Parts: sequence; structure tokens; C-alpha cells
Amino acid sequence: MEVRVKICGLRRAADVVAAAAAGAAYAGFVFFPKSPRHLTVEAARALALGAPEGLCKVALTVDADDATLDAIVGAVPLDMLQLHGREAPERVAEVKARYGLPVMKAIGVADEGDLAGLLEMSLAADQLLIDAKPPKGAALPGGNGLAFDWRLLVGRKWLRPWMLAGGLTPENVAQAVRLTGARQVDVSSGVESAPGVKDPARIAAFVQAAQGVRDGVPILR
Ligand SMILES: O=C(O)c1ccccc1NCC(=O)[C@H](O)[C@H](O)COP(=O)(O)O
Repeated sequence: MEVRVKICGLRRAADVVAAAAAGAAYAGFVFFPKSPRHLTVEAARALALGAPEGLCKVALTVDADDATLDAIVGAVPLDMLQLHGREAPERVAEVKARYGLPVMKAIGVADEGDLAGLLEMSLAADQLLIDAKPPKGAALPGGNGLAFDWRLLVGRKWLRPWMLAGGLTPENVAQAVRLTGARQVDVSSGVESAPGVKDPARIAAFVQAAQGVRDGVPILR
């Protein structure tokens, strides 16, 4: 089975097209004003309307209230919501019911203890994004280019589809997939030339590297 790739933090139409052309399955749009990847609703709408068919368009928010989500969902044609803050399972369920869109909930991981709530969150969310926990005092809850100890995921049983994120790059994604068995991966800073600036060549290299592993074995092309 092919590894599905999400390219997060896209800001230019050409990068959305590059992601789809490279074989990415998901395009992530960040709504978080402190992020170099932040989009206005109008900019996200234009990107989403121009996105190639079949690309799953994901809006990423952080502890957003209903008014913020109403504005995003009302204007941007989306396929999924990614909740990247401290949303509790009850809020995840509420968002899912209110908008009728699949919800992916991010879980920040630094140690085994951070995985304790996985089952409860799996019951509320459609998918999980297992990401590195940001360092204390970090300005961004994600997109920090930091990895966590992937060995924490080895042998784990999953109730829902999940995505591995955090510090992935074209250089390390194959190893991460082999070790964790992830069938989906997410990247942001690992395919950038500067914060918020995606590099189409790195996007292509990332997708190729992620998909160059099947059943834990590298594929020789
Ligand atoms: O990317 C951001 O700027 C961002 C801002 C606020 C909340 C979450 C954010 N990103 C979440 C993602 O899904 C990233 O792709 C994920 O954290 C991996 O990022 P990276 O380690 O840079 O590949």
C-alpha cells in the first residue's frame, strides 16, 4: 500500500500544484496568525479553488472558536479539518458534528505519557496526527521541524488512520516509515527553503522518498 503524504503550510498556487503533481494526497492550509504559513480566509479560498481535483484540502486551526471555524468553512472548499491545539475529545466531536467534515486531531508527543489519551481521542476523531510536541515557550504548536523518538510508536495498535509528523525530511522519511509502519506522513518545514517558503524540488523528493518504502522494505526503482 502506498504511503499517503500531506504537505502542510502551502501558501502559493504553484506549490499546491507541485504537491499534487508529486503525488501528495493532502494539502494543508494553516490558519494561525503567528505562523509564517498563515493564510487569510480569502487567500485560502483562492488556493483551494485552484487545487487539482482529488487533493484532500485540510484546514489547520489552533483552539479556534465557532466563529473562526464558521468563517473558514463557509468560504473555503475543504475536505478535512485539522485541530492542532489543546482541543479535548468533546470539542473534537462538537466540531465534527457542526461542520460534517472529517476531523484530524494532532497529538504532540515527547514521551510515552503523551500517548496515554490516544484511545479516547481515537473515539472522537476520524484521524490522528502524531506530531512532535513543541518545546516549552515555542511560538508555534507545530511546524517546528522537530522530530520525536519514533520508537515510541513501534508495535502500537491503532483504532483510526494516523499520520506521522514532526521533523520529517526527504532524507529521513523512509527510515521513519520503515520504523513506525506509518501509512501516512506529514511535512512542513522539511520541504521549505525558508520559513513559510516551500521548495517544489524538496516536495517531489519527499513524496518519492516516502513512497519508496513498501511493507517496511525500500523499493529500488
Ligand atoms: O506549520 C505551522 O506553521 C503550524 C502552525 C500552528 C500549528 C500547527 C502548524 N503546523 C502543523 C503541521 O501539520 C505540520 O506539518 C507538522 O507540525 C510538522 O511540521 P514540521 O516538523 O515542520 O514538518
